[in-house]
Amino acid sequence: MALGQHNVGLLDECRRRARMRSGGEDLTEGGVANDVDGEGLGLERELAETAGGSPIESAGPAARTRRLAPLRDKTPGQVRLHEVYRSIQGEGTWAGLPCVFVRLTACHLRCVYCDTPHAFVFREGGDFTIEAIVARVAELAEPGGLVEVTGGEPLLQPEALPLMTALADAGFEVLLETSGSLDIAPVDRRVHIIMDLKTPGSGEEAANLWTNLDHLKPTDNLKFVVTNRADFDWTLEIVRRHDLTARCPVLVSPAFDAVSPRDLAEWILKSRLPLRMQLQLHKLIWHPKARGV
Ligand SMILES: Nc1nc2[nH]cc(C(=O)O)c2c(=O)[nH]1
Ligand code: SF4
Ligand SMILES: [Mg+2]
Repeated sequence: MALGQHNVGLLDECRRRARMRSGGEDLTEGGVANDVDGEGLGLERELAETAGGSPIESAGPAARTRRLAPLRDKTPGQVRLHEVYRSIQGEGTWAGLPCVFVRLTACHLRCVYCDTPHAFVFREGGDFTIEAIVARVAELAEPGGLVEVTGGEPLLQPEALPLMTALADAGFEVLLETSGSLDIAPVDRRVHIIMDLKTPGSGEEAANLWTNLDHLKPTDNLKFVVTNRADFDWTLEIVRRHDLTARCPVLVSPAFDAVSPRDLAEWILKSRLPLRMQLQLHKLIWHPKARGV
């Protein structure tokens, strides 16, 4: 589908809002910004009240409907996009490399430590064709560079699959950040899947789709975010039970400000398992609540 006037307008609107958030710098042009005292915190408060704060299993049908509402009336065949920007990859075995982030709108989960609640609502961005997104990524990324499709939960939108295939066809190294609660089997095998296993402390353990473990490739990453010692013990139990370190790199990170990096480092050393500790690099480089980084 060609890039229509509608999409151009939305892209401009996306840029205008990004400029407003960043005090003049255009995030969609690959800039970075801090939004630590503006809309972000107010939005987080509002979301805590309106978006449903309980796990999906215990969330009633009304909360589920509300969480998927941001995808209502999406243009079929297009991707509802929250933002596109270039930054330093902060997570996974690609951490440290320049990367273009393609963030999709909406998530059906509510992890207690979620750092992207702004993607829970459809208030920024718009619906874009796959061609328009690939063209935008090509403007921002190096040829053959890293592109991460993230969210929210990207796999809520069926168009995320052809989007990733189109990005891989265009020669990019494609990463997918996913919650692990939706089927990863149909994801293009050229894509590196960075999949969470939700710990009990996340509040979303019941959402884990365990059959996903059988679809992980050695080129993927499995990620645990631990909120306390009990989460770490749970992680060890799951890693051992499923022999996960034999499947792909297993990353363990502290929920920001909940577990100290030093404690986690000591726990990993004592475990004698080849777990890869990770700190979210972008939260160390920029303010932990900065957006567009
Ligand atoms: N720099 C940076 N690295 C990231 N890695 C995963 C991210 C995500 O939000 O999924 C992310 C992000 O938001 N920023
Ligand atoms: S799955 Fe990711 S985007 Fe969704 S609530 Fe959890 S941390 Fe946030
Ligand atoms: Mg993030």
